[in-house]
Amino acid sequence: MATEIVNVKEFQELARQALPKMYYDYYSGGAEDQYTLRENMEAFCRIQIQPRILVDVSKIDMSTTVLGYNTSAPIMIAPTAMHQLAHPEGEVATARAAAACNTIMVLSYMSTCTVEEVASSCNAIRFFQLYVHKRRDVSAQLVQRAEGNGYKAVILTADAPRLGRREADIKNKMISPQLKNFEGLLSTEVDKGSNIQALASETFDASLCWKDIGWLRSITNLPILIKGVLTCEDGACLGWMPMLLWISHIMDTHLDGGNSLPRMEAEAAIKAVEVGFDGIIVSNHGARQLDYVPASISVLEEVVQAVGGKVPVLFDGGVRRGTDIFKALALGAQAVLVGRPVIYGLAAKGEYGVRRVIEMLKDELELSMALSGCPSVKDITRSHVRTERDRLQSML
Ligand SMILES: Cc1cc2nc3c(=O)[nH]c(=O)nc-3n(C[C@H](O)[C@H](O)[C@H](O)COP(=O)(O)O)c2cc1C
Ligand SMILES: CCCCCCC(=O)C(=O)O
Repeated sequence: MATEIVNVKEFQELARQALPKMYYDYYSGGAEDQYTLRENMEAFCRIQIQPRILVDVSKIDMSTTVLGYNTSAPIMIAPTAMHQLAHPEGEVATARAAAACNTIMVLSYMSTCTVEEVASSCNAIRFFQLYVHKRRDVSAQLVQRAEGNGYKAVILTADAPRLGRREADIKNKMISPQLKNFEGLLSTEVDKGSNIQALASETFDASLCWKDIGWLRSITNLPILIKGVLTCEDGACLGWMPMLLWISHIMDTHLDGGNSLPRMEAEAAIKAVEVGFDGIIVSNHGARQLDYVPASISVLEEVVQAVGGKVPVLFDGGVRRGTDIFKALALGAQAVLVGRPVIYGLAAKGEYGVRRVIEMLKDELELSMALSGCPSVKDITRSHVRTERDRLQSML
Protein backbone atom coordinates (compact mmCIF):
# COMPACT_ATOMS: atom_id res chain seq x y z
CA MET A 1 0.00 0.00 0.00
CA ALA A 2 1.34 3.44 -0.93
CA THR A 3 2.18 5.59 2.08
CA GLU A 4 0.22 8.80 2.44
CA ILE A 5 1.95 11.98 1.31
CA VAL A 6 1.78 14.29 4.31
CA ASN A 7 3.67 17.37 3.24
CA VAL A 8 4.83 19.32 0.23
CA LYS A 9 8.44 18.20 0.56
CA GLU A 10 7.41 14.59 0.07
CA PHE A 11 6.14 15.54 -3.37
CA GLN A 12 9.70 16.49 -4.26
CA GLU A 13 10.85 12.89 -3.79
CA LEU A 14 7.90 11.62 -5.87
CA ALA A 15 8.86 14.07 -8.60
CA ARG A 16 12.46 12.95 -8.47
CA GLN A 17 11.31 9.38 -9.03
CA ALA A 18 8.93 10.35 -11.82
CA LEU A 19 11.16 12.62 -13.88
CA PRO A 20 14.19 12.03 -16.11
CA LYS A 21 17.26 13.29 -14.25
CA MET A 22 17.80 16.14 -16.72
CA TYR A 23 14.38 17.60 -16.00
CA TYR A 24 14.43 16.99 -12.27
CA ASP A 25 17.79 18.75 -12.05
CA TYR A 26 16.47 21.67 -14.12
CA TYR A 27 13.43 22.12 -11.88
CA SER A 28 15.08 21.61 -8.52
CA GLY A 29 18.45 23.24 -9.06
CA GLY A 30 19.83 26.66 -8.28
CA ALA A 31 22.77 28.75 -9.45
CA GLU A 32 26.43 27.81 -8.93
CA ASP A 33 27.17 26.75 -5.31
CA GLN A 34 23.45 26.84 -4.49
CA TYR A 35 24.18 28.84 -1.34
CA THR A 36 21.08 31.00 -1.85
CA LEU A 37 19.02 27.93 -2.68
CA ARG A 38 19.73 26.53 0.79
CA GLU A 39 19.35 29.94 2.40
CA ASN A 40 15.91 30.49 0.89
CA MET A 41 14.67 27.69 3.10
CA GLU A 42 17.02 27.94 6.06
CA ALA A 43 16.26 31.63 6.60
CA PHE A 44 12.63 30.68 7.25
CA CYS A 45 13.80 28.30 9.98
CA ARG A 46 15.51 31.18 11.78
CA ILE A 47 12.24 33.07 12.15
CA GLN A 48 10.12 32.10 15.11
CA ILE A 49 6.38 32.48 15.48
CA GLN A 50 4.98 34.25 18.55
CA PRO A 51 1.45 32.90 18.99
CA ARG A 52 -1.39 34.52 20.91
CA ILE A 53 -3.67 32.41 23.05
CA LEU A 54 -7.33 32.51 24.04
CA VAL A 55 -8.42 34.16 20.81
CA ASP A 56 -11.65 32.91 19.20
CA VAL A 57 -10.33 30.86 16.28
CA SER A 58 -13.41 28.72 15.79
CA LYS A 59 -13.59 30.13 12.25
CA ILE A 60 -10.54 30.83 10.14
CA ASP A 61 -10.82 33.00 7.04
CA MET A 62 -7.80 32.79 4.74
CA SER A 63 -9.41 34.64 1.86
CA THR A 64 -7.80 37.81 0.57
CA THR A 65 -7.53 39.95 -2.54
CA VAL A 66 -4.60 40.53 -4.88
CA LEU A 67 -4.92 43.57 -7.19
CA GLY A 68 -8.60 43.48 -6.35
CA TYR A 69 -9.11 39.82 -7.33
CA ASN A 70 -10.55 37.53 -4.67
CA THR A 71 -8.58 34.43 -3.84
CA SER A 72 -9.24 31.68 -1.31
CA ALA A 73 -5.86 32.14 0.39
CA PRO A 74 -2.76 34.33 0.01
CA ILE A 75 -1.07 31.67 -2.09
CA MET A 76 -0.37 32.08 -5.81
CA ILE A 77 1.30 29.92 -8.44
CA ALA A 78 4.67 31.41 -9.44
CA PRO A 79 5.63 31.55 -13.12
CA THR A 80 7.78 28.55 -13.93
CA ALA A 81 8.87 27.54 -17.39
CA MET A 82 7.99 24.49 -19.48
CA HIS A 83 5.42 22.48 -17.49
CA GLN A 84 5.08 19.87 -20.24
CA LEU A 85 8.50 18.56 -19.26
CA ALA A 86 6.89 17.63 -15.95
CA HIS A 87 3.57 16.34 -17.28
CA PRO A 88 2.02 16.04 -20.77
CA GLU A 89 -0.89 18.31 -19.83
CA GLY A 90 1.57 21.00 -18.78
CA GLU A 91 0.30 24.45 -17.83
CA VAL A 92 -3.30 23.48 -18.65
CA ALA A 93 -3.24 21.01 -15.74
CA THR A 94 -1.66 23.62 -13.49
CA ALA A 95 -4.28 26.21 -14.43
CA ARG A 96 -7.13 23.77 -13.77
CA ALA A 97 -5.71 23.04 -10.34
CA ALA A 98 -5.45 26.79 -9.69
CA ALA A 99 -9.11 27.17 -10.67
CA ALA A 100 -10.16 24.28 -8.42
CA CYS A 101 -8.35 25.90 -5.49
CA ASN A 102 -9.50 29.43 -6.34
CA THR A 103 -5.87 30.52 -6.55
CA ILE A 104 -4.19 32.94 -8.97
CA MET A 105 -1.78 31.44 -11.51
CA VAL A 106 1.05 33.35 -13.17
CA LEU A 107 1.80 31.85 -16.58
CA SER A 108 5.47 31.89 -17.59
CA TYR A 109 6.58 33.61 -20.79
CA MET A 110 8.42 30.33 -21.39
CA SER A 111 5.34 28.12 -21.10
CA THR A 112 4.95 24.98 -23.17
CA CYS A 113 1.16 25.38 -23.59
CA THR A 114 0.09 28.55 -25.33
CA VAL A 115 -1.43 31.61 -23.73
CA GLU A 116 -4.69 30.72 -25.53
CA GLU A 117 -4.73 27.03 -24.54
CA VAL A 118 -4.34 27.93 -20.88
CA ALA A 119 -6.96 30.68 -21.09
CA SER A 120 -9.57 28.43 -22.66
CA SER A 121 -8.94 25.48 -20.31
CA CYS A 122 -10.60 26.89 -17.18
CA ASN A 123 -11.67 30.04 -15.38
CA ALA A 124 -8.64 30.49 -13.14
CA ILE A 125 -7.56 34.08 -12.56
CA ARG A 126 -4.36 34.35 -14.58
CA PHE A 127 -1.49 36.84 -14.70
CA PHE A 128 1.13 36.76 -17.46
CA GLN A 129 4.87 36.83 -16.75
CA LEU A 130 7.02 38.67 -19.23
CA TYR A 131 10.63 38.34 -20.28
CA VAL A 132 11.50 41.23 -22.56
CA HIS A 133 12.68 39.73 -25.78
CA LYS A 134 15.55 41.16 -27.80
CA ARG A 135 12.90 41.55 -30.46
CA ARG A 136 10.50 43.77 -28.58
CA ASP A 137 7.73 43.12 -31.09
CA VAL A 138 7.68 39.46 -29.99
CA SER A 139 7.16 40.43 -26.34
CA ALA A 140 4.58 43.02 -27.32
CA GLN A 141 2.59 40.47 -29.29
CA LEU A 142 2.61 37.99 -26.42
CA VAL A 143 1.49 40.62 -23.90
CA GLN A 144 -1.31 41.66 -26.24
CA ARG A 145 -2.38 38.05 -26.71
CA ALA A 146 -2.43 37.63 -22.94
CA GLU A 147 -4.48 40.80 -22.46
CA GLY A 148 -6.88 39.75 -25.22
CA ASN A 149 -7.31 36.35 -23.56
CA GLY A 150 -8.30 37.68 -20.18
CA TYR A 151 -5.02 37.66 -18.25
CA LYS A 152 -5.33 40.29 -15.53
CA ALA A 153 -1.79 41.59 -15.00
CA VAL A 154 1.71 41.56 -16.46
CA ILE A 155 4.60 40.50 -14.25
CA LEU A 156 7.88 41.84 -15.59
CA THR A 157 10.77 39.62 -14.49
CA ALA A 158 13.65 42.00 -13.93
CA ASP A 159 16.34 39.75 -12.50
CA ALA A 160 17.32 37.97 -15.70
CA PRO A 161 19.30 40.12 -18.13
CA ARG A 162 21.09 36.80 -18.61
CA LEU A 163 20.40 33.30 -17.39
CA GLY A 164 22.06 32.28 -14.11
CA ARG A 165 24.73 29.59 -14.20
CA ARG A 166 23.03 26.31 -13.33
CA GLU A 167 25.76 23.76 -13.44
CA ALA A 168 23.54 20.68 -13.54
CA ASP A 169 21.93 22.01 -16.72
CA ILE A 170 25.34 22.56 -18.26
CA LYS A 171 26.43 19.01 -17.43
CA ASN A 172 23.11 17.50 -18.54
CA LYS A 173 23.11 19.56 -21.75
CA MET A 174 19.59 20.64 -20.89
CA ILE A 175 17.53 21.29 -24.00
CA SER A 176 14.40 23.42 -24.15
CA PRO A 177 11.49 21.90 -26.07
CA GLN A 178 9.60 23.78 -28.73
CA LEU A 179 7.70 26.68 -27.17
CA LYS A 180 4.44 26.94 -29.08
CA ASN A 181 3.79 30.55 -28.11
CA PHE A 182 6.56 31.59 -30.47
CA GLU A 183 5.44 29.58 -33.48
CA GLY A 184 5.27 31.89 -36.45
CA LEU A 185 7.00 34.67 -34.52
CA LEU A 186 10.56 33.44 -34.36
CA SER A 187 12.94 31.50 -36.53
CA THR A 188 12.39 27.74 -36.70
CA GLU A 189 15.83 27.24 -35.22
CA VAL A 190 14.56 28.54 -31.90
CA ASP A 191 11.20 26.82 -32.38
CA LYS A 192 12.87 23.44 -32.73
CA GLY A 193 14.36 23.82 -29.31
CA SER A 194 17.89 24.44 -28.20
CA ASN A 195 20.27 24.48 -25.34
CA ILE A 196 18.55 26.67 -22.72
CA GLN A 197 21.56 28.87 -22.15
CA ALA A 198 21.70 29.62 -25.88
CA LEU A 199 17.95 30.15 -26.08
CA ALA A 200 18.06 32.51 -23.13
CA SER A 201 20.82 34.58 -24.67
CA GLU A 202 18.92 34.76 -27.95
CA THR A 203 15.85 35.85 -25.99
CA PHE A 204 16.61 38.06 -22.99
CA ASP A 205 17.14 41.74 -23.72
CA ALA A 206 20.01 42.69 -21.43
CA SER A 207 19.60 46.36 -22.30
CA LEU A 208 16.27 46.55 -20.44
CA CYS A 209 16.26 49.34 -17.86
CA TRP A 210 13.99 51.51 -15.73
CA LYS A 211 12.94 53.84 -18.51
CA ASP A 212 11.44 50.90 -20.41
CA ILE A 213 8.38 51.01 -18.19
CA GLY A 214 7.29 53.64 -20.72
CA TRP A 215 7.45 51.09 -23.53
CA LEU A 216 5.60 48.53 -21.39
CA ARG A 217 2.84 51.03 -20.64
CA SER A 218 2.55 51.71 -24.35
CA ILE A 219 1.82 48.06 -25.18
CA THR A 220 -0.74 47.19 -22.50
CA ASN A 221 -3.45 48.60 -20.27
CA LEU A 222 -2.95 45.88 -17.68
CA PRO A 223 -1.39 46.55 -14.28
CA ILE A 224 2.36 45.84 -14.38
CA LEU A 225 4.24 44.31 -11.47
CA ILE A 226 7.99 43.95 -11.19
CA LYS A 227 9.47 40.62 -10.06
CA GLY A 228 12.98 40.25 -8.71
CA VAL A 229 13.31 43.16 -6.30
CA LEU A 230 15.72 42.45 -3.45
CA THR A 231 17.12 44.68 -0.79
CA CYS A 232 19.99 44.27 1.62
CA GLU A 233 19.77 42.58 4.97
CA ASP A 234 20.83 45.63 6.95
CA GLY A 235 18.43 48.22 5.47
CA ALA A 236 20.53 51.28 6.38
CA CYS A 237 18.01 53.76 5.03
CA LEU A 238 15.10 52.20 6.88
CA GLY A 239 15.77 53.01 10.47
CA TRP A 240 18.21 50.27 11.40
CA MET A 241 21.19 52.62 11.47
CA PRO A 242 21.86 52.46 15.23
CA MET A 243 22.12 48.69 15.19
CA LEU A 244 24.20 48.76 12.01
CA LEU A 245 26.62 51.22 13.47
CA TRP A 246 26.97 49.08 16.55
CA ILE A 247 27.60 45.96 14.50
CA SER A 248 30.02 47.76 12.21
CA HIS A 249 31.86 49.11 15.24
CA ILE A 250 32.25 45.61 16.65
CA MET A 251 33.35 44.21 13.32
CA ASP A 252 35.46 47.27 12.53
CA THR A 253 33.89 47.53 9.11
CA HIS A 254 33.55 50.68 7.10
CA LEU A 255 30.16 51.99 6.00
CA ASP A 256 30.26 54.97 3.71
CA GLY A 257 26.72 56.25 4.32
CA GLY A 258 25.37 57.66 1.07
CA ASN A 259 27.09 55.21 -1.25
CA SER A 260 26.61 52.04 0.75
CA LEU A 261 24.99 49.05 -0.91
CA PRO A 262 21.98 48.99 1.43
CA ARG A 263 20.91 52.46 0.34
CA MET A 264 21.43 51.61 -3.33
CA GLU A 265 19.41 48.43 -3.03
CA ALA A 266 16.56 49.94 -1.07
CA GLU A 267 16.35 52.43 -3.86
CA ALA A 268 15.39 49.62 -6.23
CA ALA A 269 12.09 49.12 -4.42
CA ILE A 270 11.50 52.86 -4.11
CA LYS A 271 12.42 53.38 -7.76
CA ALA A 272 9.96 50.70 -8.81
CA VAL A 273 7.18 52.66 -7.12
CA GLU A 274 8.41 55.98 -8.51
CA VAL A 275 8.44 54.79 -12.11
CA GLY A 276 4.92 53.50 -11.72
CA PHE A 277 4.93 49.72 -11.24
CA ASP A 278 1.63 48.58 -9.76
CA GLY A 279 3.19 46.00 -7.46
CA ILE A 280 6.45 44.44 -6.39
CA ILE A 281 7.46 40.82 -6.07
CA VAL A 282 10.33 40.27 -3.68
CA SER A 283 12.14 37.37 -5.28
CA ASN A 284 15.56 35.98 -6.03
CA HIS A 285 14.12 33.78 -8.79
CA GLY A 286 14.20 30.71 -6.58
CA ALA A 287 18.00 31.16 -6.21
CA ARG A 288 18.53 30.39 -9.90
CA GLN A 289 20.10 33.65 -11.02
CA LEU A 290 22.83 35.27 -8.90
CA ASP A 291 24.15 33.00 -6.17
CA TYR A 292 25.03 34.56 -2.78
CA VAL A 293 22.19 37.04 -2.85
CA PRO A 294 20.22 36.95 0.41
CA ALA A 295 17.29 34.67 1.01
CA SER A 296 14.25 36.54 -0.19
CA ILE A 297 12.50 36.23 3.21
CA SER A 298 15.41 38.01 4.90
CA VAL A 299 14.92 41.14 2.78
CA LEU A 300 11.14 41.20 2.57
CA GLU A 301 10.56 43.52 5.50
CA GLU A 302 12.97 46.15 4.17
CA VAL A 303 11.15 46.28 0.87
CA VAL A 304 7.79 46.48 2.60
CA GLN A 305 9.00 49.38 4.72
CA ALA A 306 10.57 51.15 1.76
CA VAL A 307 7.37 50.80 -0.27
CA GLY A 308 5.27 52.07 2.62
CA GLY A 309 1.99 50.61 1.42
CA LYS A 310 2.02 52.52 -1.89
CA VAL A 311 1.69 49.30 -3.91
CA PRO A 312 1.19 45.65 -2.93
CA VAL A 313 4.29 43.63 -2.10
CA LEU A 314 4.20 39.94 -2.97
CA PHE A 315 6.87 37.41 -2.09
CA ASP A 316 8.46 34.19 -3.34
CA GLY A 317 11.38 31.91 -2.57
CA GLY A 318 11.58 28.81 -0.43
CA VAL A 319 7.93 28.54 0.63
CA ARG A 320 7.36 24.90 1.57
CA ARG A 321 5.12 25.12 4.66
CA GLY A 322 2.05 26.97 5.87
CA THR A 323 4.26 28.42 8.61
CA ASP A 324 6.50 29.92 5.89
CA ILE A 325 3.46 31.66 4.43
CA PHE A 326 2.43 32.87 7.88
CA LYS A 327 5.93 34.34 8.41
CA ALA A 328 5.94 36.10 5.03
CA LEU A 329 2.52 37.63 5.74
CA ALA A 330 3.67 38.75 9.19
CA LEU A 331 6.62 40.51 7.54
CA GLY A 332 4.30 42.39 5.24
CA ALA A 333 3.71 40.31 2.10
CA GLN A 334 0.21 40.48 0.73
CA ALA A 335 0.53 36.97 -0.70
CA VAL A 336 3.22 34.42 -1.54
CA LEU A 337 3.99 32.69 -4.82
CA VAL A 338 5.03 29.07 -4.90
CA GLY A 339 7.34 27.74 -7.62
CA ARG A 340 8.96 24.31 -7.34
CA PRO A 341 6.34 22.66 -5.10
CA VAL A 342 3.76 23.16 -7.85
CA ILE A 343 6.04 21.53 -10.40
CA TYR A 344 6.72 18.63 -8.04
CA GLY A 345 2.98 18.10 -7.62
CA LEU A 346 2.50 18.27 -11.38
CA ALA A 347 5.32 15.83 -12.09
CA ALA A 348 4.11 13.38 -9.46
CA LYS A 349 0.36 13.40 -10.09
CA GLY A 350 -0.61 15.94 -12.76
CA GLU A 351 -3.49 18.32 -12.03
CA TYR A 352 -4.39 16.35 -8.88
CA GLY A 353 -0.84 16.71 -7.61
CA VAL A 354 -0.85 20.49 -8.05
CA ARG A 355 -4.19 20.65 -6.27
CA ARG A 356 -2.88 18.56 -3.38
CA VAL A 357 0.19 20.79 -3.03
CA ILE A 358 -1.94 23.91 -2.82
CA GLU A 359 -4.44 22.25 -0.48
CA MET A 360 -1.66 21.08 1.83
CA LEU A 361 -0.22 24.58 2.02
CA LYS A 362 -3.67 26.00 2.66
CA ASP A 363 -4.38 23.44 5.38
CA GLU A 364 -1.07 24.15 7.06
CA LEU A 365 -1.61 27.91 6.87
CA GLU A 366 -5.08 27.52 8.32
CA LEU A 367 -3.76 25.52 11.26
CA SER A 368 -0.89 27.98 11.80
CA MET A 369 -3.40 30.83 11.94
CA ALA A 370 -5.58 28.97 14.44
CA LEU A 371 -2.66 28.05 16.68
CA SER A 372 -1.31 31.61 16.53
CA GLY A 373 -4.60 33.28 17.40
CA CYS A 374 -5.22 34.81 13.97
CA PRO A 375 -8.76 34.22 12.68
CA SER A 376 -8.15 36.16 9.46
CA VAL A 377 -5.23 37.17 7.26
CA LYS A 378 -5.40 40.77 8.48
CA ASP A 379 -4.93 39.54 12.06
CA ILE A 380 -1.42 38.32 11.21
CA THR A 381 0.88 41.12 12.33
CA ARG A 382 4.57 41.88 12.62
CA SER A 383 4.45 41.04 16.32
CA HIS A 384 3.56 37.44 15.48
CA VAL A 385 7.13 36.73 14.40
CA ARG A 386 10.58 37.17 15.87
CA THR A 387 13.42 37.47 13.38
CA GLU A 388 17.17 37.22 13.85
CA ARG A 389 17.29 40.98 13.68
CA ASP A 390 14.77 41.24 16.53
CA ARG A 391 16.93 38.95 18.60
CA LEU A 392 20.06 40.98 17.84
CA GLN A 393 18.28 44.20 18.63
CA SER A 394 17.05 42.91 21.96
CA MET A 395 20.68 42.33 22.92
CA LEU A 396 21.56 46.02 22.48
C1 LIG B 1 12.02 25.38 -12.94
C2 LIG B 1 11.79 26.84 -12.71
C3 LIG B 1 11.47 27.64 -13.78
C4 LIG B 1 11.25 29.00 -13.57
N1 LIG B 1 10.85 29.75 -14.62
C5 LIG B 1 10.59 31.06 -14.43
C6 LIG B 1 10.09 31.84 -15.49
O1 LIG B 1 9.88 31.37 -16.59
N2 LIG B 1 9.86 33.15 -15.24
C7 LIG B 1 10.08 33.72 -14.02
O2 LIG B 1 9.87 34.92 -13.83
N3 LIG B 1 10.51 32.97 -12.99
C8 LIG B 1 10.76 31.67 -13.16
N4 LIG B 1 11.16 30.92 -12.11
C9 LIG B 1 11.25 31.52 -10.76
C10 LIG B 1 9.90 31.41 -10.03
O3 LIG B 1 8.95 32.28 -10.59
C11 LIG B 1 10.01 31.75 -8.54
O4 LIG B 1 10.63 33.01 -8.41
C12 LIG B 1 10.76 30.72 -7.71
O5 LIG B 1 10.54 29.43 -8.21
C13 LIG B 1 10.31 30.78 -6.26
O6 LIG B 1 11.05 29.90 -5.48
P1 LIG B 1 10.55 28.43 -5.06
O7 LIG B 1 10.74 27.57 -6.23
O8 LIG B 1 11.44 28.10 -3.92
O9 LIG B 1 9.09 28.57 -4.64
C14 LIG B 1 11.40 29.56 -12.28
C15 LIG B 1 11.72 28.74 -11.21
C16 LIG B 1 11.90 27.39 -11.41
C17 LIG B 1 12.22 26.53 -10.22
C1 LIG C 1 14.43 28.43 -22.20
C2 LIG C 1 15.06 29.71 -21.87
C3 LIG C 1 15.24 29.97 -20.42
C4 LIG C 1 14.04 29.69 -19.62
C5 LIG C 1 14.22 30.33 -18.33
C6 LIG C 1 13.14 30.01 -17.38
C7 LIG C 1 13.56 30.46 -16.03
O1 LIG C 1 13.34 31.59 -15.66
C8 LIG C 1 14.25 29.57 -15.17
O2 LIG C 1 14.54 29.99 -14.02
O3 LIG C 1 14.59 28.45 -15.57
